[in-house]
Amino acid sequence: MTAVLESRTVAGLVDALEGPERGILDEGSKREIRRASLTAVCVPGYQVPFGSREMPVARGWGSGGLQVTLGLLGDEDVVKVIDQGDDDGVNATNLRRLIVESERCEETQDTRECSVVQSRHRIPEQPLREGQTLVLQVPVAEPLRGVEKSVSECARMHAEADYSMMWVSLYEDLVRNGVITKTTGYPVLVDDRYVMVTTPIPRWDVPRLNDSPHLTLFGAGREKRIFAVPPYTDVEPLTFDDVRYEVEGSEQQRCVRCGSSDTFLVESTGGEFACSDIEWCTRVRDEDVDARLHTDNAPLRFLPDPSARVRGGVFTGARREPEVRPVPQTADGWTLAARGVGKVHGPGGAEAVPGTGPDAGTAISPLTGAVVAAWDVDFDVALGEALGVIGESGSGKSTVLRCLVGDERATAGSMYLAGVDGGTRNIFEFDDAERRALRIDTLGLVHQNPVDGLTMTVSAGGNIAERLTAAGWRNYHEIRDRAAWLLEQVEVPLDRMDDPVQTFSGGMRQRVQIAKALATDPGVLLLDEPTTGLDASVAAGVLDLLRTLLAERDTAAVVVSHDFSVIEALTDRTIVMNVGRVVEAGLTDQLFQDPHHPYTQRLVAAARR
Ligand SMILES: Nc1ncnc2c1ncn2[C@@H]1O[C@H](COP(=O)(O)OP(=O)(O)OP(=O)(O)O)[C@@H](O)[C@H]1O
Repeated sequence: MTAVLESRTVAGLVDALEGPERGILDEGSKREIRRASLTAVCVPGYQVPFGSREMPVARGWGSGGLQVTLGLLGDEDVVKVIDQGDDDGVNATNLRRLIVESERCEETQDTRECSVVQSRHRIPEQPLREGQTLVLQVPVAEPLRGVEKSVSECARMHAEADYSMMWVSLYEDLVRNGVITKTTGYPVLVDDRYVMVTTPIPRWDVPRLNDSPHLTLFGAGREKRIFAVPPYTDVEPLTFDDVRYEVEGSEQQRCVRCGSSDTFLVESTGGEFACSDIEWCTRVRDEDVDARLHTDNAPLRFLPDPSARVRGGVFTGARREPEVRPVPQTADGWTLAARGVGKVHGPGGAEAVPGTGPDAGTAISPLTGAVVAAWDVDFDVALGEALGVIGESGSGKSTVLRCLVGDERATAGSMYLAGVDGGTRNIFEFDDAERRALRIDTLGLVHQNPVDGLTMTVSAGGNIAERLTAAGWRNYHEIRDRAAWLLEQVEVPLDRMDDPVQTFSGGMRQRVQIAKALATDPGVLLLDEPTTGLDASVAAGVLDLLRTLLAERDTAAVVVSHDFSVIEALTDRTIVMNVGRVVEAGLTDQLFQDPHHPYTQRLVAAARR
């Protein structure tokens, strides 16, 4: 940070806040851009919104980069503009003329002499130094756009550093192609915090952003975002620990014009290669370069090594059995405890409760009109125990489960997990981010409908990878080995491991969902109608599987179902819910043999039919 504050460029930005008015951007807009740029410098990689202006340039000319450059330039600045590595192309010439005429600043084509470089496709081959600023024009600023369409969900993912879907897209790419095929806009992790996109620069240039002495500012005109890599900041291309980052090129290629083998080369129509940076190429021929400095900065150690690549195709590796984590339990003998859980939909909260419940025969409050979906629900579940929650449709059982999972905020009551601060903290008081973290590490959830628990366009292995990468796994082969082991456990053939789950049958999808829920070996498993909607024979198979898995583990499980045969097959104890209340509780086999409450008797009779 000290280096950032000492950088002349950043100091220049601060001074420029007070600069005189001139040019095609009004002073208000310039101030806006300078403020956004300074914020971006303070939070590396974070996309700072700014009030973008219409620019007198055609679409695709990079109005975002242009605005940043115009907002940045002061009296002393010397600007260089490159497009496709060329200072003399039509775009570069016109943009430079626009900038110079607007800001009345000096221009140059020599990277060594400029203070600001505006560029679109390249970082100059001439290593940039302290005090220089590189402005990159950005077509699409949001790195998560390819994996998540919702803008608010992207914002949440950045806020919580939840980049598992990005990792899944890299995983799927490797499975399909054996390499990460992303060429331009490669995602990087900035300052160990935000994932950022790197604009249309080639992968060759990405390592140049890491720990660089210059400031890089990225301007996205359409999305109205500015983000920054301040001097001496860590910029790490995303890749798995056991998968090398690769740049384009090969050790054999040389520039046909200047002979360089340590520059980014593009292929000409004749099949020959030439430097894409015309300035550098010309200076090499004129012997006007510091060749040693350039070679030291060139990303040669990232050149492809086919022998070090991962293997694509059908899985042939090992099955990685998880290290079984002991399931925590309190001295009172529970792993999960729910105390007085209540949920009221509508006005009144607890005041809506009188006049509702089984005796009143309604969940609708006569006082406020609210729906009392569940009230005063109490239970605990021990290590290795499975608790059943049974009731007809509308009895409130799913509501209780949704409150435990965090999909709904409970109106009343509390929830405790032995594995979280020894069971002393009320989980209902956790914020959304903390609750989501629990769902990765501590709670495994199986929805009635696999569509709710799986990403249907992603492979079976990729769905498991999503949970594992969310839990911090970063080794491609370990993820694959673990996914293979889990899929074998749930009897999904490994030759289907890399197929999208949308091509699977209902029973297979449910098995993948179970494997995904078990991926991080959670201490608590929550199952919501796990066999409803499946054909009888398929449901029997899934039930058998769940029975075996629960018997093998110390997991504490809650199984919600309207079907006594499911509850009987899977659980040790059961609570019976009717109109939002628990009407009976006991050992499952005793309840089944000798139900006391008339409502339970009806449920048992239905199961025996
Ligand atoms: N968002 C909501 N707004 C109003 N009422 C709701 C809402 N969600 C659930 N309810 C009501 O709460 C009661 C309990 O619903 P819940 O889904 O928990 O029942 P259930 O026993 O799980 O039934 P099912 O098996 O059909 O899902 C029902 O009367 C339901 O209509």
